[in-house]
Amino acid sequence: MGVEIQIDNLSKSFGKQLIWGNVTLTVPAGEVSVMLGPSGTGKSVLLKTLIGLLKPDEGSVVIEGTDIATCSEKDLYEIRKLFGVLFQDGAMFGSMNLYDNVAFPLREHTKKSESEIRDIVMEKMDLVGLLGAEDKLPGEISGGMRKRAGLARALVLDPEIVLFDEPDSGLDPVRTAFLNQLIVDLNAQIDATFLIVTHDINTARTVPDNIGLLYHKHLAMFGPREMLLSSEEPVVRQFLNAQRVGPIGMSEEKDADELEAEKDQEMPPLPPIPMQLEPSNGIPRRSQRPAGEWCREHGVTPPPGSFDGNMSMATGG
Ligand SMILES: Nc1ncnc2c1ncn2[C@@H]1O[C@H](COP(=O)(O)OP(=O)(O)OP(=O)(O)O)[C@@H](O)[C@H]1O
Repeated sequence: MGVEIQIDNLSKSFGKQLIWGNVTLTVPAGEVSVMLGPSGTGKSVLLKTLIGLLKPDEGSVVIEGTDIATCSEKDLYEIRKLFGVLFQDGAMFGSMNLYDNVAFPLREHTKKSESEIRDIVMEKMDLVGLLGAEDKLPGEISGGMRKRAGLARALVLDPEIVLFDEPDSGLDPVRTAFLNQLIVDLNAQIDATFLIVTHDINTARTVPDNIGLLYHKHLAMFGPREMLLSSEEPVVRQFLNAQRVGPIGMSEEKDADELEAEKDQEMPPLPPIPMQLEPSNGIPRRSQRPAGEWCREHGVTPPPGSFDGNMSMATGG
């Protein structure tokens, strides 16, 4: 069913450099959440902090009652078993074939027999569409296949939480669309909590239940997809619509002169909110909310043309 991650007042610095401070959010159990932010705002640092690879300076990360910021190494080891992580490049061992790569966590962390391992590896390879490619070496396959192999490996211990660090980096738009569909289908099947760091605005607009935005050393906003896609907050609006006009400049914040120069420029109207990507079998995910529900419940009028199922670009279909 997935477990929630309660992040409270989290801060992280390296030396004197504050990466982010006062980050508070709950990543809801079983839902798909995306974390966005300009380059260097500490999205990867956040993921590493959530699995205890980095210690925060302040604050807590509570998972099933354990604060991983302060718990013992032994408790951390147990909590980590709840996680599956898809690293940016798939993080495959180059000298092992895909089968052995995917089997690796099972051989390391369980006492399962080789025949049990075989059943699990083949099930996960099937889940990510890689049956038949078990004997290939990571260097012999495309980037998209490597990501899927990394995903199969992230899934072998049946995680309650899956972290994706830029799953779409280096993929062309078609492969990104396939991977996004796979992520949605997987969430429907395994019901785990998904947290995805991405730069891809189309992914952020169509895949998740929730969106967060890290900007200028803090969490600018985190909430349901429709809340952020209908938000007039300048940073959120600029980032989610990939616009130049707004507070975010080439190197983080614009200075006063730059902001003054564009003060009379109108922000373009908010684009329509696209339909959320559905599982390919057409059966809604457990955590999926009906289109427009958040807007209706909060008295927000979505931009004209929102939730039009025919917008093929926006749905990635
Ligand atoms: N172990 C470390 N020691 C010192 N500084 C670090 C360390 N890890 C990350 N940083 C710094 O933290 C900042 C945030 O890095 P991070 O990789 O999390 O950014 P990001 O938002 O994921 O960026 P991108 O979108 O470009 O991948 C960077 O300035 C980076 O140099």
